[in-house]
Amino acid sequence: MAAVDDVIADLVAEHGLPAAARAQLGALLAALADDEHAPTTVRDPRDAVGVHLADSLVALALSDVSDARMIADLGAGAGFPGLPLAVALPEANIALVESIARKCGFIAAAAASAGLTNVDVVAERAEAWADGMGRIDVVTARALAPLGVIAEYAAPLLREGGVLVAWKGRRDADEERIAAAAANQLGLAVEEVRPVAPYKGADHRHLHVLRKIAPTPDRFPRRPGMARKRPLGADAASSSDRRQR
Ligand SMILES: C[S@@+](CC[C@H](N)C(=O)[O-])C[C@H]1O[C@@H](n2cnc3c(N)ncnc32)[C@H](O)[C@@H]1O
Repeated sequence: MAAVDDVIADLVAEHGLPAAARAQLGALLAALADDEHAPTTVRDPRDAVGVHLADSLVALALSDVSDARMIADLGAGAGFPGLPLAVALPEANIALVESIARKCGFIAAAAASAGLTNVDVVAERAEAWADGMGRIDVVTARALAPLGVIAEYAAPLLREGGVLVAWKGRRDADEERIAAAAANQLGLAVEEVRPVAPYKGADHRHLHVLRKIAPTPDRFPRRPGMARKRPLGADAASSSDRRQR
């Protein structure tokens, strides 16, 4: 598939990836295309090269990501953005944390087919992953949850100074207000919202970067499920709404 190979070659050049990356990224696309039960609706390589590979690699423009040694990709699904980042950063260790065991099976098989040896597949909920607590340089998350909920998952896992990078679409003032209030309770601060254009047709994409600037209080992580059930910051946001009315 010449066109797809050309896009992969362009990604390798654009991001200055290691020599092995071209074949490894191709192997990730093949893993998706060859498994009709792959846990994603985007399996055709002509689409997946943008939606999964280019979109994952766009975060390499952040020096926190390109310099990271320990990355945790929460809610990894079929392995994105974690697997392409593992290809790009062979010196880093990438934990892909995914609560559904069947999806973990796919991730492990895809990683093996690409010859990746710097990947750990963690079949747990992010809130329950005790081994990761306080150890992670960069937490990544795409299409996982509202930003405030992702912040709550990420904060206890990050070392101080580490960053959460969350892939999001069009900006949403309510979501961002709730996330900022949640961040405040978690020892995180919103650092940057970076517009990105990883592939043709990827409109309104943004990377949200939140840095851990203080210890996360001991009451986190809350019990699995609580972050979604009783989101932090929702009260603060609604009382600020009331004040503005
Ligand atoms: C919509 S998928 C996104 C997958 C992938 N990140 C992507 O962008 O292609 C969200 C994934 O997060 C997983 N998930 C949801 N809550 C989770 C949690 N608390 N801990 C770990 N995984 C979770 C789900 O099982 C699902 O596979």
